[in-house]
Amino acid sequence: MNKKIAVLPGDGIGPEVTAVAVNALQRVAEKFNHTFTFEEGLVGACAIDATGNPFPEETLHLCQSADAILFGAIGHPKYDNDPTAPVRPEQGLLAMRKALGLFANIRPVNTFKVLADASPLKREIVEGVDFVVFRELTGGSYFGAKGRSEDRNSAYDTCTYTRDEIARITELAFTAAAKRRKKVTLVDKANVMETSRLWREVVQQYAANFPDIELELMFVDNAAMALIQNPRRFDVILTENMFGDILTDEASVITGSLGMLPSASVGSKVALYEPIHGSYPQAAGKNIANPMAAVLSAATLLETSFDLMAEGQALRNAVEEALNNGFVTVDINPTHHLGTREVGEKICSFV
Ligand SMILES: NC(=O)c1ccc[n+]([C@@H]2O[C@H](COP(=O)([O-])OP(=O)(O)OC[C@H]3O[C@@H](n4cnc5c(N)ncnc54)[C@H](O)[C@@H]3O)[C@@H](O)[C@H]2O)c1
Ligand SMILES: CC(C)[C@H](C(=O)O)[C@@H](O)C(=O)O
Ligand SMILES: [Mg+2]
Repeated sequence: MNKKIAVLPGDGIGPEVTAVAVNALQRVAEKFNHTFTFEEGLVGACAIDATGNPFPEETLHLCQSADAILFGAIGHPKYDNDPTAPVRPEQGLLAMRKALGLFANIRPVNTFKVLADASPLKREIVEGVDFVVFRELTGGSYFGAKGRSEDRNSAYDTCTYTRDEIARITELAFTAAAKRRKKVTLVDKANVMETSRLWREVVQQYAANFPDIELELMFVDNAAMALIQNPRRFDVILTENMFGDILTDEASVITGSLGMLPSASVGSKVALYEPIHGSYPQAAGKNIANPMAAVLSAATLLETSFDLMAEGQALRNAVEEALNNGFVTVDINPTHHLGTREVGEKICSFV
């Protein structure tokens, strides 16, 4: 198989973890006789430095011409610490998601057996956790009207959703649930927010056509607690943009590290694969970041965009073998650990 993969390393640890994922994909290509061509593009703070634009036109064209996109992370403290900066790296990520129509961010949360003690939660709580979050990615308060009053003393971020925006991700979530344990939990704040009440209306209507799938309705504050108290109760979580963002960082604690959680951002055209973590600037250039979320995102790319199931599984098995042998970064094992590159080499050797 011949495929072109757009690689957008971004900022901070993005280039380090993405390099590991690219090496792993190259190793898979060698082993299974495929040709993957990698072409790099700029997004985030590095794109602002080079062009003034966090998501340059050239990067958009690269993404549109690719068969799949592998993304690292964006963000830099010089913007995080300056709320008045007129252009921000995160605008690049949001513009990219919007321009590519990536309306669903799929974030699986599974525990690896050997990592049960890496979580601060008790082993009996985290063992066997297996759920997936369908996070809406191009709507809500991220994209609604925002701004300041003329005197700049008040600010607003408007949360808007349309029926269509809710319906298309609902369909994906129910399709996934049908192949899993047949349960969808809609997480919202319908006791307060009108947008959440629209979500309930649309999702309940949709669910009526699928009587074999259980629909559970849960307020987000309760869900934040339930995720930690009894995460095994969840199968598919369906939720809006910001709730999904927050709940999945929380969920990463179940798996042992934020550096373990991959994701797929999908729409109707080319899909993008990204770890859920950020640019972790404190670790940039130190060869300490966990590359596994990036590698697992690459495995998802193989399976989802190229339908290469055996190849994806080979990569997943390689990650598991590295974990089982204790070849992990410091976030997983503070006493016995390897660097980002070294963990990457071990993973490649197990493919
Ligand atoms: N998708 C993205 O590109 C994305 C996602 C989240 C945050 N950000 C940006 O990243 C910057 C830093 O944000 P933050 O510190 O809140 O979030 P972060 O995800 O970068 O880091 C939070 C913490 O998670 C841990 N962590 C994250 N990735 C890890 C990895 N690969 N290996 C080991 N540990 C890891 C570290 O303890 C770190 O302090 C900000 O500019 C933010 O806007 C970008
Ligand atoms: C950096 C930020 C805009 C982004 C988000 O909130 O979507 C990040 O937290 C993520 O989870 O990908
Ligand atoms: Mg996030």
